[in-house]
Amino acid sequence: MLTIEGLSVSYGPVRALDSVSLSAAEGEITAVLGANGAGKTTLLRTISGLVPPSGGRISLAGRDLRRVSTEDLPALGLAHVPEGRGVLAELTVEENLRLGALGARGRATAADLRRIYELFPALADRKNGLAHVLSGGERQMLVIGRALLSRPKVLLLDEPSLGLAPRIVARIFGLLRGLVHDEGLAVVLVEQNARSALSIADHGVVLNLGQVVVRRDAATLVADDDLRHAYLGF
Ligand SMILES: Nc1ncnc2c1ncn2[C@@H]1O[C@H](COP(=O)(O)OP(=O)(O)OP(=O)(O)O)[C@@H](O)[C@H]1O
Repeated sequence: MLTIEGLSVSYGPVRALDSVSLSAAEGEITAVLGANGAGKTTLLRTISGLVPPSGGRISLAGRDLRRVSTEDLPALGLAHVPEGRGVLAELTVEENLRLGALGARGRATAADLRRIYELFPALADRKNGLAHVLSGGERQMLVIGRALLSRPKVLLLDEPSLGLAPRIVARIFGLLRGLVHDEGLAVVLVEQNARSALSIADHGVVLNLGQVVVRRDAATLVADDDLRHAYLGF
């Protein structure tokens, strides 16, 4: 579904990505792991057209994304949930959710919203409340729910577990796994929390200083003590 070949990005003299290749297939989660500064966020921002690459190809269902502007990406089926769980604090939960449909499909229908509330009942309970009162976990559900309202084929998630209690991470990741399975979504999951990410991922890719240093299916990566200790810190 999403294919990246030989992608390179520099910020002035800093080479943030160096000929990175990876793919995300329908119904699968590809975890992109690595330490601070490895290039994970840059990878997602480049896929979304927010950072210009110096070389390489990015294609979505065979279409060259370098020729598509960022604002047209939702309509092509790409949704990006950046790090930081940004919500519009003075809008209600439901108003925030509705924004997710706008760029891609126009207005959200009642059925669209019902689907998100079934997935995240905590949001249904608070749909008319202002978003700024939500807990960190509820905010993460809101930004994922908002992205899902565009009915993406490919979902890019940047550090969704950051700062959340393990119990909440497990709940959100469990929901994500179910969603990918049921709806055939392709997910690129950027995480420093390698253990949690690999518990739901199909594939693991480790970046180090902008280069892919390991690429394995997730179960193999978890089972390999040497790789785990060397690159993943658990
Ligand atoms: N806007 C920028 N200008 C200059 N250098 C940048 C910029 N953004 C990132 N970098 C540098 O590019 C490299 C990759 O950064 P990036 O944020 O992509 O890594 P990361 O793996 O997402 O790290 P983290 O987990 O800390 O967010 C780092 O050396 C970083 O300092």
